[in-house]
Amino acid sequence: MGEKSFVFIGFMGAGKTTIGKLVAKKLGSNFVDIDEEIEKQYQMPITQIFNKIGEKAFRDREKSLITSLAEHKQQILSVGGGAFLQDEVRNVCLSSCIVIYLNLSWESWKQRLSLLIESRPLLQGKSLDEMEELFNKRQEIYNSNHHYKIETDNLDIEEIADSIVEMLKLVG
Ligand SMILES: Nc1ncnc2c1ncn2[C@@H]1O[C@H](COP(=O)(O)OP(=O)(O)OP(=O)(O)O)[C@@H](O)[C@H]1O
Ligand SMILES: O=C(O)C1=C[C@@H](O)[C@@H](O)[C@H](O)C1
Ligand SMILES: [Mg+2]
Repeated sequence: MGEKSFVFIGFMGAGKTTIGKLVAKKLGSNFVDIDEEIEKQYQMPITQIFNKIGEKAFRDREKSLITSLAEHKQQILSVGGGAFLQDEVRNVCLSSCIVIYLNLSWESWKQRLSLLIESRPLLQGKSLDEMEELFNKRQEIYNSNHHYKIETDNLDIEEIADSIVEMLKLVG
């Protein structure tokens, strides 16, 4: 396997944290989830960070963590669903790492909503139509800024992680 780190991107709930962790375990690599790191630093869940400190502070912390970690070698990073909205984050990840986009269809994502709503502040207070609009808007960013795209519909977590590990072995 090459030296570069791998970065998982995709919409909220696509499985970046779950699959990133499992891929790291299978490869014996170090794993960092940027949302979890920020929660540890602030000692509070993301919803509370957004409410008490604000999204801007969260985004600044997200950017500085990712830009400082992206150049480290041979680790797996899962970034938050909004991280690639920031130019500097996209640029450093695309130039220093291998970026893997986890995609799922809107229909599949809707089935997962109940697992997400409580812990994702950007979904709270939105109608399903507004969520779909955000989903479609974000797809454009992920679609234009990745090295590999993985379609996850109808696959379980083990199947997705195994296919990624196989792919990474092939591409080095
Ligand atoms: N392929 C899958 N099949 C079924 N459930 C899944 C799959 N992938 C993830 N999940 C479930 O969906 C939920 C969200 O997954 P996860 O937290 O990994 O998403 P995420 O991409 O990290 O989201 P966020 O951007 O908000 O951090 C979890 O409960 C996880 O178990
Ligand atoms: O898509 C987003 O903007 C977000 C996704 C989550 O991973 C968290 O980073 C936070 O809830 C914001
Ligand atoms: Mg996550």
